[in-house]
Amino acid sequence: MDSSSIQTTVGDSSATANEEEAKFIEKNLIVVTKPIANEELSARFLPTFAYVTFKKRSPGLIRDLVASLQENEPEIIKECGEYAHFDLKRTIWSLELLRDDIKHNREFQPIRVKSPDTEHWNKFIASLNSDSRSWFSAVWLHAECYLYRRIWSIFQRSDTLKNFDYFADQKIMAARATAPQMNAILLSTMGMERSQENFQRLLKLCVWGNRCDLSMTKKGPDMMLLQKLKQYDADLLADQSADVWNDLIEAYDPVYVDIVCDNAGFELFTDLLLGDYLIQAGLAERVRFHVKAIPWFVSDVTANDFHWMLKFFSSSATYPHFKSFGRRLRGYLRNRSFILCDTSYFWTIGYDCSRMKEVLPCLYVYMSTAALAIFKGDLNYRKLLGDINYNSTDPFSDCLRGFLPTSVCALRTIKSDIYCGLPVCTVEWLTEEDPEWMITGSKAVIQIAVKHRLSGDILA
Ligand SMILES: O=P(O)(O)OC[C@@]1(O)O[C@H](CO)[C@@H](O)[C@@H]1O
Repeated sequence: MDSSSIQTTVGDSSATANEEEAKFIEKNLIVVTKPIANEELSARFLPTFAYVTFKKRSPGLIRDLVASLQENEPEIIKECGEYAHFDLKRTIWSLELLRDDIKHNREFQPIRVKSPDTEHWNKFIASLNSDSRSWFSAVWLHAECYLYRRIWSIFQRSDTLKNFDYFADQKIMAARATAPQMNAILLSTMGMERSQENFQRLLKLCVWGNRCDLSMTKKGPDMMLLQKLKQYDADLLADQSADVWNDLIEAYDPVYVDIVCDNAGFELFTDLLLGDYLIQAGLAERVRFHVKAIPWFVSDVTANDFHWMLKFFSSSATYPHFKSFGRRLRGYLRNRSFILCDTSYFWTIGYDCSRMKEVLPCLYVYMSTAALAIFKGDLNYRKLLGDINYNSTDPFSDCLRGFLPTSVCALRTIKSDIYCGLPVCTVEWLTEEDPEWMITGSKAVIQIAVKHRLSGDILA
């Protein structure tokens, strides 16, 4: 177990606010210590990012979402039709009710709006123990996934807004704002030859691309990111990029590489750049991208975001190399060197990856046809680890608890307080320097759990 004392004074410093929080802590059985080793993270533990998330961040996210709906009503009506004016009123009212549910730590309600995953979600909610089925008692991963699914179901209820991506504006603005950085990196990586060194450079570019996510750090990527990769190595707390290379070049043809995407914008650009390199360098015959079926954690990639990105490049009037890059990527989709996988509800449900075999065996089997599955970002890392508070030195492969459809690689900037596979005392030393280091994205890991080719895999 590693000590991190995330500041949890979430309200203002007034005496009343502190009194109210003290009453909330007592009423909701909030524990003033951290979870013990191998216990799941949850907002029931006061000194955790989970507690800050539901006490402050999630109510703030809903408040900001309501404000953006009110501000952008004219544009939304233009996009979704006149009647959206009425649907927006009810949507905003429902979002306020959701915000109130969180603030009062109410029990999770079944999803009532019919969608392809409604039944799976309600089965998931019903499977939770009654003492772990509210915002401040549930496993953090379960509660946070439920939050974004509840938001989506509120929009699903209205005819005019059910196809509206309420995070799209932020994702598009962020992508456009990082065009200069993307262009600089595209120019510096053109025509890179096949080599271990270049592969590792692109893997590191990909992991640092994860620093930009709109639910957390609003900052954009470093303009000189590629030139500074060597400097950034000091912030890589685990670097198994050489092991990833060695595993990939041992793979049998046809080599497929799966990328379980995280954020749109700059991070998706780095994923596409890695995919382009894998194809160009003959390291893979096919790169398959897994994206989200619904708007997720503000900046996660949906299929619409993926297609928007390719169009953003291929239709660029500002950056000539964007055009050729975008055209090449579109060519990959046409000749199936790139596959944009059918969206699976697994990536937007509360189950962690160790349950995939049982709840969605077809996805597990599909991923097992890849030589390597790369999981991008912090949320996917939490999904791999099941939000379990492992000892920071526990081996990454042990923490997957049997999830190994193929070799699994994690490219994660650290934005939450779980870790594994780190050198002894790393977390303690970093926490001594900065108690909040783990929620800044300033450190990262590249880790791999190798699936030995000849090992069989019994789904049962
Ligand atoms: O997956 P990403 O984009 O790297 O990060 C997702 C995230 O922003 O959301 C959660 C906090 O709300 C954390 O898992 C993490 O900080």
